[in-house]
Amino acid sequence: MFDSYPKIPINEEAFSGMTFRVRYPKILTDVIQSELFDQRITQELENLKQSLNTQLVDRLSNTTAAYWHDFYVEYEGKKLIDLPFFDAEVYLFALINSIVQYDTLQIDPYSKIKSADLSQSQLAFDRILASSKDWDTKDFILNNLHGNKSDLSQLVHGDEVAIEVILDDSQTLIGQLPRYTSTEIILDNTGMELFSDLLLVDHLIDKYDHQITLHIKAAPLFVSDVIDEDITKLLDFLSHHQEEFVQRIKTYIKQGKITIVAHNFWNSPGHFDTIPKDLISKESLLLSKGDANYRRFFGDRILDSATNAFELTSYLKNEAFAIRTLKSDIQTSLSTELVQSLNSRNKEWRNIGKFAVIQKVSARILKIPNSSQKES
Ligand SMILES: O=P(O)(O)OC[C@H]1O[C@](O)(CO)[C@@H](O)[C@@H]1O
Repeated sequence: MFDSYPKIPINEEAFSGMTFRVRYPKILTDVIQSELFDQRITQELENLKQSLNTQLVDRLSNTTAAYWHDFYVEYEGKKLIDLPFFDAEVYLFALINSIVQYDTLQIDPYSKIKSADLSQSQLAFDRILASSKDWDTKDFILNNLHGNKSDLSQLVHGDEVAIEVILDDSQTLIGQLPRYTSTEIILDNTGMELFSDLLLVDHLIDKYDHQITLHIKAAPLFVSDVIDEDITKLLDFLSHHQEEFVQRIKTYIKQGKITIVAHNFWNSPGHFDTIPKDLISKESLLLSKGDANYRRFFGDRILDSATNAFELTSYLKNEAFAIRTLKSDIQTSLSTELVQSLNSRNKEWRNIGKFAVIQKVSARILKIPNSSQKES
C-alpha cells in the first residue's frame, strides 16, 4: 500500500505551489468573468481569490459526511495551503461549489468555459468521427488518450501539445478485452475527452459487446470534469452534425447498455483505497481517465517514478488501466533509465501534459470460473 509514503504537499517551488499561486487565481478570474452569479456571490469569489494563502478549512454543508469525515478530523481549522496538495485542491473546488450554492442553484460555475470549448471543437469532432470509420481498437484507445490533453484547468491548451507515450500497456489491455463482458470507466474531462470516451464506448459495445458504466462527478470539479449535464450538452451539440452517432449512444443509454453513475465520492478527497464497496463491480474491467484519477490510485504520495505500481495497488479488486497525460508530480512503473533520460530532457516532464501513459495499474486479472486460462 501507499500509506508509508508522505503525501505530496503544496510546495512553493513546485507545480503544486504554482497551481495555488497562478492556476487557481486564473480559474477564479475566469469564473468571475463568466458573470453567472449575483453581486454577493461574485464578491465572495473575488474574496476567495484574494485570500487563497490565508483561507482556513471550515466544515462545508455541501460535503457528504461519510466521504469527508477523516478530512475534517485532520484538517478543520488549518490553512488550506498547509494541506497536502490533493486534499487542498478537492476542498477548494467544494468551497467554490459552496460559494456559488451549487446544490440549490445548480449553475455550473465552469459552464461558460465548457461551452466556449465545445464551440471551438466542432471541426475536430467532425474530422475524428469521419476518420474513426477505419480504426481498430488501438486507434480508439490512442484517440482516447489524446482526448485527455483537453483539460480546461490547465494553462496550456491541449491542442498545443504533441504527446509522447512513455509507458504503453495497450496491447495487454486489448488482449484482455475479449475476456470481459463489462467495462467501467472513471471519466475525467468533458468536451473533446468525453467525445473520445463515447467513441471508445461505442467501439467496446460494437466489437466486444461490453456492458458499460460511466462514473462521473456529482458536482463540478477541476473545472472540466464531467457532470451529468455535460453529457446531455455534448450529445445535443453533436446532434447537429453527427446525428447517427448521437442516436446510437442515446439508444444504448435507453437500453441500459450504457449506465451513467454520478457519485459524491468522486467530489471528495477519497482515493481508490476508500472507494464505496458497491460503486464498481469486481467483474468489470476498470479504465481510469486522466491525471487526477491517476493520483487517486496512489494516494497522491511522493514516490520514486521507478516504484512498481502493483506494489501500491494490492487493495484494488479490479484489473485496472490508466489512460492519462501527465499533469502532476506522480508517476510509477518507469525504468530508472527512462526516468534519467526524461529528467535530462526536461525537469518538469511530470506535469507539462506532454508525456502520457496507457498503464496497467493493478496486478489483478479477471477470474473466470471453470476457465482453463491461468489466473494470477
Ligand atoms: O483533468 P485531469 O487530467 O485529471 O487533470 C487535472 C489537473 O489538475 C490537477 O489536479 C493539478 O492541479 C492535476 O491532476 C491536473 O493537472
